[in-house]
Amino acid sequence: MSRKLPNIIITGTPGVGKTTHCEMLAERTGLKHLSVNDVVKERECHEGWDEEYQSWIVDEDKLLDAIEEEVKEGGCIIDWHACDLFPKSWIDLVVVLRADTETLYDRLSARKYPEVKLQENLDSEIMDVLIQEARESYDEEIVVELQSKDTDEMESNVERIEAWLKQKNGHHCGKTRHLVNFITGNANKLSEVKAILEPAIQVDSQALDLVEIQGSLDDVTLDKCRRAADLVQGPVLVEDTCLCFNSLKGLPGPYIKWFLSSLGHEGLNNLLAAYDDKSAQAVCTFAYSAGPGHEPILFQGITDGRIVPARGPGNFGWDPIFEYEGKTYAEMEKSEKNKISHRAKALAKLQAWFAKEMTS
Ligand SMILES: O=c1nc[nH]c2c1ncn2[C@H]1C[C@H](O)[C@@H](COP(=O)(O)OP(=O)(O)OP(=O)(O)O)O1
Ligand SMILES: [Mg+2]
Repeated sequence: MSRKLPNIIITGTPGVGKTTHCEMLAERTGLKHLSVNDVVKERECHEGWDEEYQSWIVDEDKLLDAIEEEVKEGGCIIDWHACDLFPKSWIDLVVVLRADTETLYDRLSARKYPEVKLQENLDSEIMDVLIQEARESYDEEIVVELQSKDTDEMESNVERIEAWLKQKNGHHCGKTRHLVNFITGNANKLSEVKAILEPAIQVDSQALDLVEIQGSLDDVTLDKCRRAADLVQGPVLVEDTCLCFNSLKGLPGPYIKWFLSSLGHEGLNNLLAAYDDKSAQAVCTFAYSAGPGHEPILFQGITDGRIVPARGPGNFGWDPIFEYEGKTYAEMEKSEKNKISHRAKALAKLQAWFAKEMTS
């Protein structure tokens, strides 16, 4: 491939925030924002105006001819609500933005979309049309799905795409981005790890139920990592999470999973009834091994908080009883938790280590 800079498609149902993302990204990276909407209008790549849909009927051949030269030079951020028309060889990363239907409804009605068009777009989002189109049209490892509900999420998405660009530029062409095989049986963990690492690091995953030994935090994780590497006969990433009550000298610690399933949120609170000090530490330890026989490397993150009676949605472990600066993890937006959590801090260390590995 002759282009020096990569090409990125930012796609998604109308209203998900493509243009805002593209503009922010273009401003920060110097890459060129290629709005297909504008190209279609200005270079007349259409077969006329559709009254019912209030939009141009795009002539795809004309469109591709119109942008071919620019895109082949590289460094384009293509902004369009379809992606399957662009040749695979042009594209290095496909970002599919997602938003929930309420958010989309609000944004599209503010744009005064005709009723048919509005409904069709909501349906398309619900049916995952664009993410499927992206996965069918490009190699799976270059397709990334990102949530785009509010400015915080947009901000963090742009940062993540920037991180991907940096590591892409940091080494010679052809070498792909890092890939980790995250071994976990916990879907919530996996979605947080993906949300924090992708697209700069691609996260694959296998669910293995690994026996966890008793011992110190580090020993549990090291042992889990060695056995996972032996089992899959390749590089692996594993993680173990502890919740340590300071009044109980660090217990339940690595045993939190069993304490939680036997005692529940209320029981965990009761354990601290005899103590004034309700403070606790959430500790996340990742271990990465390059394969069987390679000594694992540890990355640890700690967030200090307090154990409180449950508040907020209860879909992830002890999130409702762990309070940090006035809010429980469960009460926070995902993007908020992913900035300050024990897991985010551990992953920041892992990212720094991977980045150094890449350039050395
Ligand atoms: O951010 C978190 N917020 C709330 N709860 C959490 C969090 N992270 C882990 N947890 C829960 C899951 C499990 O009840 C225990 C850790 O046990 P832990 O062995 O690390 O997790 P797991 O067995 O579910 O998954 P894995 O297959 O990766 O070992 O704390
Ligand atoms: Mg486990």
